[in-house]
Amino acid sequence: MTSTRTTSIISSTSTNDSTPIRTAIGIDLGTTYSCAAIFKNNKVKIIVNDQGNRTTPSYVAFTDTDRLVGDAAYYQAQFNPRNTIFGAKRLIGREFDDDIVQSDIKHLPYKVVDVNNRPYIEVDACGDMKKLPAEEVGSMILAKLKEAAESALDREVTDAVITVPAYFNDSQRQSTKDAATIAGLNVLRIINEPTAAALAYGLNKLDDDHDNDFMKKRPTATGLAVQTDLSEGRNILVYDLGGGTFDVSVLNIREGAFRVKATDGDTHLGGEDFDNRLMEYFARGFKKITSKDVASNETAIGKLKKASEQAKRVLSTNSMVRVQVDSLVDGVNLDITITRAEFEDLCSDLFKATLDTVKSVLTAAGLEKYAIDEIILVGGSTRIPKIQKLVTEYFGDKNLNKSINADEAVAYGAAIQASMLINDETSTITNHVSLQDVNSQSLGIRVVGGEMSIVLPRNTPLPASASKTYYNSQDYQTMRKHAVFEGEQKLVKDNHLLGEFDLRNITKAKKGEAPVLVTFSLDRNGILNVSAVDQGTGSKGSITVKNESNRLSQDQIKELISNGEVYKQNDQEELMRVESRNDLESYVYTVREAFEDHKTELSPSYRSFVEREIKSTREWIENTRRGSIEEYKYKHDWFKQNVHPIMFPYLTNQ
Ligand SMILES: Nc1ncnc2c1ncn2[C@@H]1O[C@H](COP(=O)(O)OP(=O)(O)OP(=O)(O)O)[C@@H](O)[C@H]1O
Repeated sequence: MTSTRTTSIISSTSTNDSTPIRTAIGIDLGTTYSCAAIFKNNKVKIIVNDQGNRTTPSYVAFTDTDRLVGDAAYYQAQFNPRNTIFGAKRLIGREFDDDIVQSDIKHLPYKVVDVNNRPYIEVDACGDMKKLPAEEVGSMILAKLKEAAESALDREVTDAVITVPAYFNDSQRQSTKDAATIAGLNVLRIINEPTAAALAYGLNKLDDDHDNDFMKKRPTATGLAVQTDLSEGRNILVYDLGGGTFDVSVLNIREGAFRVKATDGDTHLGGEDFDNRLMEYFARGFKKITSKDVASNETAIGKLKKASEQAKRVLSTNSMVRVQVDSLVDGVNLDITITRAEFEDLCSDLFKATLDTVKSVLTAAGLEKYAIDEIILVGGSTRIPKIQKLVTEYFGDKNLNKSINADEAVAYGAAIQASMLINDETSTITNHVSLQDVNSQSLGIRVVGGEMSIVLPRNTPLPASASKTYYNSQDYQTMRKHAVFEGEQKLVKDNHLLGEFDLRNITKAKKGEAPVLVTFSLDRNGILNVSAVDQGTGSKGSITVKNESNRLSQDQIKELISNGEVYKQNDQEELMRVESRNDLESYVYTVREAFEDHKTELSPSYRSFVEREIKSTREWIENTRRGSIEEYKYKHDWFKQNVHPIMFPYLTNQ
């Protein structure tokens, strides 16, 4: 234990730790939707998934036979609520007994269980009961985006920049990194979502100021001239309200240098909370009218969740919405109307809470609200008119910048950062851009009385290092424990423990007379090194904080990587199985078409043979729900050998 008498030195240094690598993508791993992008030739390309969509639902589902990821999982969610996982980002890096996890569990149609005080999701995976950590679910979504990028770019993609909410703590960041490792991705850097959005905004701004369509506005080399217009620097506030998290950052952009001044947020506030409020409202209304309870009925919760999200979206453009759900409970339908004003009333405390964060981030940045030149809205939930109104009014009717596509800006910025880190020669524009972020949570050690002594305050520019001198708290003690925490609370018990180490062989002296210099160094990736040196004996101790306690072990990660390989192989087999079924089906269909057109030209025996074979094969396809690749191939070959020779003259291109 150390005493609180301290002196402090804080310094920030710049490093260039990037390694040249060729292709790297940016990924916004969202609570509800995820998005991937690449920046090449000074242009951003949003990766379109296999369904042709630019964002992918962060959903994973297990059916009797398959594992589904993304759109396929999302579309079947309401019929398979127990085995459809969404919002895993809300669980990642948290402990099971975390209040937030406990309160979320009440709304989730799937089961979350306690495994060594970590929340695992229990699903029936194709007949096999499995417990999945949130990292594994995240890895499945990341692997899906990786695959989409590989098919769009026609090459293997392993390097990525992944974004996290600015207010994510160390354990949530490390767990996100683990999810990427399991997905076979090498994380070049974890960056904060609002910082990524600001990068996108800044480079977007470089192009034609008159063109307001974000996707049409590509940063160009010529656009750099406009950057010099910002030579006095502009203060930008990014208000990022997504599906599950809320972040606010204030940045200064000056001559291509992006400097984050302060950041704050809530890792548990977003669109899903508004959905939950609506769900509760509908459930109450339904119970009042029908006396039927939705609470313990997972299918009903699943249906209500989907209806609530849709209703919320409609209320962003309409003043009223009628919500109808067929057969919600015991065959009884839900039919309720809600107005925009009622919705706003249901969520007003949550909406207003976001302004408190805006105020505190401005204070931390040392800026008056009038000093903000531009307010950028990011995240799907900023489409809610009331949110826009509150923010506009707070800033004295200032216009909000909505030129950045709310759902894609974060991935866009991550792709720019990825391009910067690999020194991509095709993207000259990024050579003129630099980025300096801050640590979002204070870092310190436990001192006498269980108090937190902050060594690196939040919002310190990264990379950074800071030292403080502490003194022995007992007479003649020979060993001192150093417990490292992050968080803003006065007592360490309310903060988050990152790690501990002992310093032995310290100067034997009376209480308060043996100084020890404790140094915290934080790199751009948020990796923290803490060292302590006894000023008398020179004895040293140090740790690199990896926060192992809340993370998966290396063995668990290895096991999940090989599970991922198995899933990938199964997915490929499933694809081949579906393709072989489709091949057979379309072949039989083609033969049938030709047969219908030419059957009168066939001899009676050939006619009845071909007719019988077409009929029986079609029946077999229909009745065989899941034939094997071999079975489909066998049928195909058999048909080809026996029916094809008869039909050959009437088939074209076969
Ligand atoms: N028109 C709309 N009106 C209201 N809410 C909307 C609208 N469009 C999208 N949303 C909400 O935006 C959220 C998704 O936004 P986004 O994709 O930015 O977040 P995310 O990346 O999934 O989450 P996070 O950044 O919090 O991890 C969802 O809750 C969705 O319901």
